[in-house]
Amino acid sequence: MTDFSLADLERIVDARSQADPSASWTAKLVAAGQAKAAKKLGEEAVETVIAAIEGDKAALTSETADLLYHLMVVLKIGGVALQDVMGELERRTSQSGLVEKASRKS
Ligand SMILES: N=c1c2ncn([C@@H]3O[C@H](COP(=O)(O)OP(=O)(O)OP(=O)(O)O)[C@@H](O)[C@H]3O)c2ncn1[C@@H]1O[C@H](COP(=O)(O)O)[C@@H](O)[C@H]1O
Repeated sequence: MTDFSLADLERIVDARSQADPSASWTAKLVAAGQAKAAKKLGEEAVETVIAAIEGDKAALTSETADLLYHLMVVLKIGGVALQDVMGELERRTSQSGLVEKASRKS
């Protein structure tokens, strides 16, 4: 078990985004801009999908960590706070995903 949370990772990404890009992957990505960061996010998503399909639990764990880290960087560059994403997820708990999906069609 670990107490480490996405909120902790968000704070690290926020702090490291100010670092020297030669000493920080986070700062390097932020300096490169959203297009580059989002492309890395997409690559990590594909690698996660491959690990899931192959049923490789170790790879799925590792690729999901890469994916979540790069998602936090994209949120940082996009100016979206994790708190807002959690608020949206909490709002959705009031109904089932199937009910919400059906409401989109009308
Ligand atoms: N969780 C992560 C994390 N996960 C993955 N990565 C990096 O993400 C990069 C992506 O891996 P790739 O193999 O796709 O990279 P690459 O092939 O070199 O990429 P290209 O240059 O080819 O595009 C690697 O450099 C990984 O080290 C991370 N880098 C940082 N963090 C967290 O951010 C903190 C601060 O890191 P720095 O910003 O580097 O100080 C770290 O202590 C961690 O807590």
